[in-house]
Amino acid sequence: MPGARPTTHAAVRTSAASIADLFSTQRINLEHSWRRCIDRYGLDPSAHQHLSSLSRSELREHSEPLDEVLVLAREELDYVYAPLADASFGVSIANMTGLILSYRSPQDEGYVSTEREGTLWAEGVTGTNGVGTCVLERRPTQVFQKEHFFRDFSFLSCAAAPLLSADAEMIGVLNFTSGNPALREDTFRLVSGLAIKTAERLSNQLFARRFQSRTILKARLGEDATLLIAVDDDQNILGANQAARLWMNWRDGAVKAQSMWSVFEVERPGERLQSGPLLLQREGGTLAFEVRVADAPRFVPAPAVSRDRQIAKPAPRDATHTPSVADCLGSDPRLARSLRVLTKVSGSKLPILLLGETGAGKDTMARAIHAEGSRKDRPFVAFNCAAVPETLIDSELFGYGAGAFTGARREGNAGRLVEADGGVLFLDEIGDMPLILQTRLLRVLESGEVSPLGAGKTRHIDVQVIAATNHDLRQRVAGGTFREDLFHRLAGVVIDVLPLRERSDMREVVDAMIARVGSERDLRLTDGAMAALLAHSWPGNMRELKFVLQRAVQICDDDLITSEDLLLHSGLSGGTPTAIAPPSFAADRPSTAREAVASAERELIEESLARHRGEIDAAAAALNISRATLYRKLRQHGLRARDFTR
Ligand SMILES: Nc1ncnc2c1ncn2[C@@H]1O[C@H](COP(=O)(O)OP(=O)(O)OP(=O)(O)O)[C@@H](O)[C@H]1O
Repeated sequence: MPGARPTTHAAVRTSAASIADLFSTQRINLEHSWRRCIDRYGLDPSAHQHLSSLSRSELREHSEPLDEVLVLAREELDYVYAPLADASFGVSIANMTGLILSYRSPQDEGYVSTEREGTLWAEGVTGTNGVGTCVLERRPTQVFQKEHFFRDFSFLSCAAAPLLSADAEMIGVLNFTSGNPALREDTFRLVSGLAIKTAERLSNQLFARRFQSRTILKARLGEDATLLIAVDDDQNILGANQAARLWMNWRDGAVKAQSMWSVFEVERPGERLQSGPLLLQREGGTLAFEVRVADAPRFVPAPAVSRDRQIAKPAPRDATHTPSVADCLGSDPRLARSLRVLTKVSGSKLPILLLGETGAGKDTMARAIHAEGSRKDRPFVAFNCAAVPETLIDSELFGYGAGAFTGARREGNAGRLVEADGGVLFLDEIGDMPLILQTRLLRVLESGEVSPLGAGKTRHIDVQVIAATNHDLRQRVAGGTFREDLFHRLAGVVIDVLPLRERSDMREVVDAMIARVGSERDLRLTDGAMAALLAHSWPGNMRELKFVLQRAVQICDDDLITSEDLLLHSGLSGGTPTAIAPPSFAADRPSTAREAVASAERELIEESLARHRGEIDAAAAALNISRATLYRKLRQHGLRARDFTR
């Protein structure tokens, strides 16, 4: 496999030349990237390429630099879901090795299965693409359909933008992806602008959080950039975001302790700063800043958070698109009993446990149960135990009081359990919940009371819990990684959401899905196509079926879907591969992904140590990880910091 060669990050550091470059939706020249793929990585554009991925637990190991971004992103992205939904885009966040750490789609139709968590998009493995190429170019990168190096990915359109730490170091990538082959280029251009602005907002929030106890000066430069500068009580500059660094002409990374008055001119230098407007001059130009002295009200607006927001996966725009519980269960006789039981318990307080493989429809079913039960006018709050970093599950789920810990939001956080009061709390991927939090959750479920950390009071809550997992929970209980008492507490009603290949009503499922994805069109399937669908093993279940049919609808002629339009991995006769293997469901090859990620990670660490001359604190800060993590990683990769001192 050509992608086994390591990716090279250190060699390409194209620093942005001007502020305008930071926000430019002007396409970068992808020819360089294609050249790298051929010359450096030895990739062959005519070859088929598969995606490799890491497991969820391996993924945790790599998420630390972006822990804070992942939490902030959930709120920030509320702003952009609506326009994204219209253009059938999903959002992913990747780290500097090109690994997708989080993927969300604003509505089900936007789901791009190639973006799922754990998928590796390093350029050295998957060729020119939004995430991997953005990591190397370190600037907004758009890759539209056939611009992808491998034709297996030419149905994708990716608009990627760098995420920067409070030290203006690139720590990851925000990527908007559409798998719609009919996407128009002008729509793509608009969405690219949105990706850049969203990444800027997230990066600026990291800055504002890091310096929340300091005085911050903020200015708008033209339509595009927001400049942020943090100063201490003696008016020495402590930090500046990337736009401010460019404006001040700081070309190297480190902030030199320097008085802001050596950079700016004002009529009365040295004056104590006060919250409010301030005109600062630099090299003949004047810029209007707004000063926020520490402890004054924040000017960084907290994103509007509605009480019943959908945390893990936002609800589809059009509620009429949500399948009913009966639609979800279909007519397989093994599920008829489940349907009867569900109609009786929905809206009650009895917990429901949904077991099923990934993509089988557990999330969809949970929403359907909520929508049809007596709690339908109350919140549906979804919480994905695997997507939220382990260190943050506690505070996100159970909440915390004002100022409970360093880095806590000033106003505290009610927590998802309290937000779901009166309604339904959907705990997705419950099998991934750490043991210590399982104990806490059990206590809450048994007592019906939550005590947010540091809030000093206990609150009674009334929620119906629907939990879901694709792990074999009983096996986890036997293996000691899942508490038996919690399992019984959650298993009020257990529904096995059958994998597609085991459903006896597959034909009906296909017909219903065609009607759903084909909207108004009068689509038909040839007998050959139906036979191919029935023979396929559907490892990605409903999600895969939906994706395959959505793609076939775009490709087929005269509203007639043939087996060729399905582009299924294996055909009917003897498993002969058809022209294009769907990349999303190619067999995962974790060892390849693991090796590529490890090699890219090693390069990033080496690069950072070299830049900071072996200084652990500086290198760890640039990588946005703790010193302890950096030491651990040095041991893992057999590196010594002292080899980088010059
Ligand atoms: N009954 C259904 N009718 C139409 N579409 C469905 C149905 N069930 C699931 N889907 C679609 O399949 C996709 C995957 O469904 P869903 O997210 O509910 O699966 P899941 O089991 O929760 O997956 P995961 O374990 O990966 O989170 C979604 O796009 C959803 O819209």
